Amino acid sequence: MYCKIAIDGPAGSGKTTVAKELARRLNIDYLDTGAMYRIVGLYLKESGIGPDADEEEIQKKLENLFIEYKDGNYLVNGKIVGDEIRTAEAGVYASQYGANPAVRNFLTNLQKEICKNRSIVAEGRDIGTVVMPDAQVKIFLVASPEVRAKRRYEELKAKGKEISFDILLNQIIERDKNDTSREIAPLVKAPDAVEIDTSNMTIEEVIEEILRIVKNKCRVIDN
Ligand SMILES: Nc1ncnc2c1ncn2[C@@H]1O[C@H](COP(=O)(O)OP(=O)(O)OP(=O)(O)O)[C@@H](O)[C@H]1O
Ligand SMILES: Nc1ccn([C@@H]2O[C@H](COP(=O)(O)O)[C@@H](O)[C@H]2O)c(=O)n1
Repeated sequence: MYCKIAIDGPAGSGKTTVAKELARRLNIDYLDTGAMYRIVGLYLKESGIGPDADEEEIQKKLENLFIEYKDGNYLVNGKIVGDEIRTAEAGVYASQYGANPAVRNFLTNLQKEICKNRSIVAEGRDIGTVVMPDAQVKIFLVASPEVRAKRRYEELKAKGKEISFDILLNQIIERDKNDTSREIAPLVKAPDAVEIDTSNMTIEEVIEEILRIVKNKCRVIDN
């Protein structure tokens, strides 16, 4: 019996940090679907195709895009991608192109394929609702926009990327609006998801809380 864990939530709520550590402790696979939307957003932007382009045009362009996940790295057409997908701009492109049905169709099919027949922690915006609706554990992480912007600010600063807090806050609010208001696969808490407000919780407290839920729902060993 596989253990499928879906972690959804807005930008900066802690999904990637928590999901990676959970996968490590439970010794199961991990999937960062945001990275895939960032890859596609950058790829289409650099191809000169806009987020509102015809689905057929986008579909045709995506036929030449091969995304793999190997040993903790994403490869695009055989080449490892690095921090270029982690910029604030890449997050904005991901959100803009992520509203296009052709992009969602392409990535959802790929994500469903990856999540099939294995225990996995997958994180994103629509894991519990679309990608893994049968997940035994569904977590919806939230935090105030200010807290999430502050976290992103500290994260980028630690990487030597100075960007104003106000710009980050506006980008987060814009992305939240985009992600929650789009017609296809919006960011929304699945009815059977557990909501955790991480605003005043440490990373360890969030992980412990989720592990308690996982142990109730899945037969897993916590390393
Ligand atoms: N509970 C927490 N307390 C303090 N800092 C946190 C907490 N959770 C995450 N962080 C920090 O906030 C930053 C963003 O976290 P993370 O990338 O996991 O968020 P996310 O939800 O995956 O964001 P995105 O959807 O944009 O990828 C990271 O630097 C992380 O270390
Ligand atoms: N399942 C998903 C995951 C992500 N997105 C879009 O990508 C943007 C970037 O995601 P991060 O987790 O890396 O911040 C995000 O804002 C979404 O617009 C998505 O639509 N579905």
